[in-house]
Amino acid sequence: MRKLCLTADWAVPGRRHEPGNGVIADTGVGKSSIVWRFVEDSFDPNINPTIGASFMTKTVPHQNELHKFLIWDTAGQERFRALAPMYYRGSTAAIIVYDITKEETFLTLKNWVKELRQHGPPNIVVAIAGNKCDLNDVREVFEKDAKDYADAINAVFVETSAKNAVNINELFIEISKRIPSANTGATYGKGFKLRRQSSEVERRCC
Ligand SMILES: Nc1nc2c(ncn2[C@@H]2O[C@H](COP(=O)(O)OP(=O)(O)OP(=O)(O)O)[C@@H](O)[C@H]2O)c(=O)[nH]1
Repeated sequence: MRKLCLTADWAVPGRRHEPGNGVIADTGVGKSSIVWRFVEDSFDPNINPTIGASFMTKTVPHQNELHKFLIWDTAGQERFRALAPMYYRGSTAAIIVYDITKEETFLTLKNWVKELRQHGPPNIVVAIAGNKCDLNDVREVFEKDAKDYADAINAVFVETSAKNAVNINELFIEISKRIPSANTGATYGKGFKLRRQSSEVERRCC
């Protein structure tokens, strides 16, 4: 199995997760909610902000294979920003999450892509998730713009809703399909292995 690192945009100072603010409201892009939806199939509208990072696993049976995902969910608060490399450096894939209702989260996502390209593992699979697509009425990022950007950098792209369970499983399946078959079953990093997904998935749009 392979280790999958989940990360997302960092805070815009003075707007959300401001260092020293202490209390963080519902302003995150939804990284933890995506992981919870995937691992536990649940959604908590009052979920607490992540402190440092949290780790979760999920094994998904598919056809004759078992796919085990090992997921680091990193904190989006600026004060934890420096920790992110610890998690993405040993990872096979990174999911970068933005909030479709906040354009600044899509802009800072591009900084994460740049950082991953510069400091991440050379063949890291990059996935972009435009979360909260249930809030289409207050959308600030067009799906086409995000898709074009993802295509340009050869990244997986889906719009998700952790709240309504839209495209969450599909996101992880698409990632596992991108893992090179040459590495299928091989040990990686700290000894994790992943058997590659091979099926087609149906994507729902928001
Ligand atoms: N409407 C809607 N709200 C969501 C969705 N996903 C998450 N939220 C809400 O957004 C807020 C932040 O969610 P989190 O999952 O904590 O975000 P995060 O990116 O992990 O935040 P940090 O842990 O601080 O980095 C919470 O109030 C969630 O309930 C979604 O798909 N739709």
